[in-house]
Amino acid sequence: MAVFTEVHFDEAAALAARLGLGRLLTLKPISAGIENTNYFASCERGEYVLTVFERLTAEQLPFYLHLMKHLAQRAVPVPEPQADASGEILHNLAGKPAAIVDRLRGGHARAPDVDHCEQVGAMLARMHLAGLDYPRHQPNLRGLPWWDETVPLVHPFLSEAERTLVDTEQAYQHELARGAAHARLPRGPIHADLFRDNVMFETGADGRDRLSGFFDFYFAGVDSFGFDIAVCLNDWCIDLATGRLDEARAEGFVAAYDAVRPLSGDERRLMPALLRAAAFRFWLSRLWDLHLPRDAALLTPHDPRHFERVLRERIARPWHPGASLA
Ligand SMILES: Nc1ncnc2c1ncn2[C@@H]1O[C@H](COP(=O)(O)OP(=O)(O)OP(=O)(O)O)[C@@H](O)[C@H]1O
Ligand SMILES: N[C@@H](CCO)C(=O)O
Repeated sequence: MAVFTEVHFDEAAALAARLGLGRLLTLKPISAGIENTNYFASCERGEYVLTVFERLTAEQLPFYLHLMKHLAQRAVPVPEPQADASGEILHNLAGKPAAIVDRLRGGHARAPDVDHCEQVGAMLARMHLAGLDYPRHQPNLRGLPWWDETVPLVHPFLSEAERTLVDTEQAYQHELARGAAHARLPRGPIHADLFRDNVMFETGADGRDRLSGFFDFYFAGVDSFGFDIAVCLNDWCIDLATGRLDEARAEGFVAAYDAVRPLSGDERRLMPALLRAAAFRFWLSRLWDLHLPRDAALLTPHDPRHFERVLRERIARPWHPGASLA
């Protein structure tokens, strides 16, 4: 269970009251997630999620919280941060930064089909467009400079084959980042971690799942939209056992995205390299979490070998959107 910081009921109740959410009825730790401490907070006025931020600082957090507010105000379904009487949305609990946001309804699509992928693709494009006039700036903090810092930290724990792959991919990604096509990629605020467990779907009376929201924006940053698409393709549109892209889901995702925000030629051409970048990013962070863990009451790190497999797959079988339809 990822509770790094124990929050006392009375402390949470005082915050809920200050935010005008009424009496706190129940406070339940959330076991999923590996980044922050999360609780479901049931209040007289509704259902919320209380997050205590473990790594992000009070300087970094306004970017994420105001981005969520910005998107919510533009009808992108994301949890809206709750403000106190002075309009402040960043709070303090147990000496750490904290926020209370709306709880989204629904559950995760653990085995997504083409329809789920199309809905996520279309909403991702809407989110990218809605973020274009977001005035705050923060880079993707898990981008190339972070990869460069992290590679030497995980190196001692790697086998020779893993080390070779890490080094080759790091060099390849540097070369990519130096290119003119990469510099031309459309950019803006991206989610950067929009996995299956960061999207909610509600099942309607007709049995169809409808997207009810994106959440967990705490890796968001300004980066290329193509990278965000690649992160999604690598999670939503793959066979989890082998890491292989499922072309029907991947094509459905990209076509639905493209219908809302048409992809540029560079985005299409660079997609194989962006898919590699997205696989590399999560392989590295999982290696880092596994070998250099923080204290937690109980924490199950994600398996890094999954993204090593995904990366090897993307290198062996480059995929361009539209190629399988031609
Ligand atoms: N706003 C929300 N509405 C509904 N459920 C939420 C919300 N925020 C978090 N949850 C639930 O809590 C779980 C853990 O949250 P989250 O994924 O944000 O964890 P984390 O540790 O902050 O991040 P990560 O996924 O990066 O490890 C989610 O899988 C989801 O079930
Ligand atoms: N989505 C990440 C978890 C941290 O955001 C992963 O699966 O490695």
